[in-house]
Amino acid sequence: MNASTGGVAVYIDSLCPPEGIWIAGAGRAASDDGQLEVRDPATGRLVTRIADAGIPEAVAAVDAAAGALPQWGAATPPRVRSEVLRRAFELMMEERNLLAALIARENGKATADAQAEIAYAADFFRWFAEEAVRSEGAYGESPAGGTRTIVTHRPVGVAALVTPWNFPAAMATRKIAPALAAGCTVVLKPAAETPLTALAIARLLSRAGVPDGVVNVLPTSAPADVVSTWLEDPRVRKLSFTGSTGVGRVLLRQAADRVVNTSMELGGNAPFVVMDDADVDAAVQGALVAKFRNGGQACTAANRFYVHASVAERFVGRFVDEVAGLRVGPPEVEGNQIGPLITRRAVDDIRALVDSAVGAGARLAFEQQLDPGLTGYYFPPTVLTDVPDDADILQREIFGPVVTVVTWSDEEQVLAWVNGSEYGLAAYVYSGDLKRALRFSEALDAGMVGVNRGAVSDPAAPFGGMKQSGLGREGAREGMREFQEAQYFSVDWA
Ligand SMILES: NC(=O)c1ccc[n+]([C@@H]2O[C@H](COP(=O)([O-])OP(=O)(O)OC[C@H]3O[C@@H](n4cnc5c(N)ncnc54)[C@H](O)[C@@H]3O)[C@@H](O)[C@H]2O)c1
Ligand SMILES: O=C[C@H](O)CS(=O)(=O)O
Repeated sequence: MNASTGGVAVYIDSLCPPEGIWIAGAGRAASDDGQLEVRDPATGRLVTRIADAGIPEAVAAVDAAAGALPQWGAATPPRVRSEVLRRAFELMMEERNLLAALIARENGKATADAQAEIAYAADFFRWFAEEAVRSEGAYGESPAGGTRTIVTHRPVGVAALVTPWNFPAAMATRKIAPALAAGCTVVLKPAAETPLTALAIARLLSRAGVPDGVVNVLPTSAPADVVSTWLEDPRVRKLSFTGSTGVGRVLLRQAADRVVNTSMELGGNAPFVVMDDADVDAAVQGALVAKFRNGGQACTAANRFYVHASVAERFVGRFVDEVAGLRVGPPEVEGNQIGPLITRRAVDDIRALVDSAVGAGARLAFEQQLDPGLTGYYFPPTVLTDVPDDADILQREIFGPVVTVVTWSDEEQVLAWVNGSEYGLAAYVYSGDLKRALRFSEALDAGMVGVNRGAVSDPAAPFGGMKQSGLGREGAREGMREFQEAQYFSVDWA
């Protein structure tokens, strides 16, 4: 690995395999010697160059995963898989500070956010260490009698995992942990912007006792080549994808050719509803978490704030005060809460979205003045009010630190606005009346609803979306089922 940003080389070298591509428990170079550049979004500077995988490496990774499958899947007792995952949890927590520094460097998120991500990511190893030994089946008498039915769940096989850049550790462990718990082996393609964290996790898993070939990681600048090679390979039986709805649609079409089992964690456009009887201070605190975690670059990020007219002035006033106090700057500076966006293009896209909303009649209630010395891909925390309910910004994922506020007074109307989105991932509802909040929440087209809370992510809960936000669930008991297939035996009992 060719690290070029001062002291960062020390922890990259200590955490990541030296060459970059990780196959069968060893780092290797690309067959064409191709290199992928990793850049620091806080400065735009080069962090390092690593091997850039292509089709030969995609095939070699499946060779390794398919070779390791019989031993890991059928011949390793669940208790052993469980203990390896538990050890991975412990190692990840031991390495927490270094791993967080690595995430902050390649992703740009504030160090506190990066540390929270490592704790969350490690928790998937702990949770699925516990689930690995609880793969229950069923035994029953057939309704007509004369037969007994035995149901078991077996590993689906080699799984292709594709992850985004916004949570480079947690999105990887949320897939690797259940896959390994179920007895699958994996080939993982991290986002090109943030490959180092996934490589560090692969190396850590090896230290935890994961046998060679069980986890293989391929950073690449040619995602379509690598992933379609996997989807065309009959040895690959599963695709678990996290990313945008647009790319998800493309991969669903490709997966259809061989009827590959798919799990899709796609985009979101979360509404945040504040009712007239809400505790406004609590709602403001929840809104800060729901909107600004990871600088707004989360699939669960609140995009659309629907605030009852009777509390709108109070809510907006207090929220703007809090937003004005957010500290934006380099992730490694203690106390900074918002880092840069991932790329210059993201900054330009969000600026265009804000300008178009203002052009459509929204009011720019607040925009933070950034330190002119910041050289990376920063976007100022911004609050827009009086946003017309048909504005483009309410229909798209913002994926940045921009708040849009719409006021309402009719519950039926706000429900229609909230559900009038192609997405259905997360939603947030604040009300002083729990029964009312739950009744309203049950009517929402959202896989996850935070009730008087600004966060929904929890390894023990089924994470996932309705409508075009995805298919399947991660975390919880359901997360392991995504990597298993039911098989039943019909036994003659006459
Ligand atoms: N629902 C969830 O759990 C969840 C979690 C995190 C992020 N996301 C979503 O992810 C998006 C942001 O991440 P992103 O910009 O990395 O998304 P993206 O869809 O651009 O990329 C996701 C992954 O797919 C790969 N990819 C891109 N084009 C591909 C192709 N043609 N074939 C195969 N692979 C391809 C990328 O390299 C990356 O690894 C947002 O929409 C966000 O909501 C969803
Ligand atoms: O980007 C969305 C992810 O799923 C992250 S989290 O689960 O909300 O932390």
